[in-house]
Amino acid sequence: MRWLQDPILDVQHLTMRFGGLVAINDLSFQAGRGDITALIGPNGAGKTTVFNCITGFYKPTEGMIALRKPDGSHMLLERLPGFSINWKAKVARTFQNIRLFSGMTVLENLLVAQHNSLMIASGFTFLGVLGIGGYRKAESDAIERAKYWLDKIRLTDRADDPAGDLPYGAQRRLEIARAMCTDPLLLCLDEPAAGLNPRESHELNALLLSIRKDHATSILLIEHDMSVVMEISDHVVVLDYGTKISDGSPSEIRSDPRVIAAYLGVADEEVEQVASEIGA
Ligand SMILES: Nc1ncnc2c1ncn2[C@@H]1O[C@H](COP(=O)(O)OP(=O)(O)OP(=O)(O)O)[C@@H](O)[C@H]1O
Repeated sequence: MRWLQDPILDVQHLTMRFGGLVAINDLSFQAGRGDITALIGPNGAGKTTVFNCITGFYKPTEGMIALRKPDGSHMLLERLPGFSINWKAKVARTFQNIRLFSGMTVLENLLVAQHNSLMIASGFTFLGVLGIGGYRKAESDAIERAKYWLDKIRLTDRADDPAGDLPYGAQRRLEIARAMCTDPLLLCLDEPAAGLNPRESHELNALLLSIRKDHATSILLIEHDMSVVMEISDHVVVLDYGTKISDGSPSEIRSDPRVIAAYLGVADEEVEQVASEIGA
């Protein structure tokens, strides 16, 4: 249970209210370093709101979100300005609806993601951009990184095509590659398998498993496709009406009567009956 022994993300007592609506209610969970952690739950359970709090789009009403770095230090994400969560805390995300720069080429999408590191290398000066200091080196590193990811998502032959011309599944992979070009410690993926056919979904699983194997990036994933969740996750956290109802390995989650009841829309008092019917 890496999520308890070495959490990269530690969410404590997170609450998010919108007026009278409690979208997340006193939620605590951990995501393990090096793990693929899935956040699941019925529609409206609060999953995207959790992502929006982690990535700085919303300031939580209450609670703490700690990102633990490999050196043991931590950053409290709820205290960071949203724009610096990506480059200071090294948290990257994708969205439910694809948000590529569709008029830019595939390669440009991967290079533009590295703009921050290039500007830091330039010292934010014109002379820096002209090539004095580390900018040239940073620029060639950025191109190498883009080439690596193009190869990894098998889009090298489409590098000069507008991203908007790619098939849907390839756009999804490009979005993940673009996020990976920022070299994140934590990659948050909002429904990456939505709209994919079975072959594309299989390719996505392979990409995520290879990120886990080859990179120091932990993955937090919102996903409705249970075949993806059960096949690649190390740990699953289940939300219902903004509250955590279960937390464990995929096999523990699969047989938890509260999870089954939430998905089937069963009332609390009928949970035991459902559990006995399915033999959980
Ligand atoms: N900006 C907002 N203002 C008001 N209510 C919001 C806002 N964002 C989310 N909500 C509400 O918070 C609740 C949780 O929504 P959220 O989008 O986080 O759920 P979800 O689990 O991601 O759902 P889905 O699986 O359908 O994407 C919903 O009732 C939603 O209407």
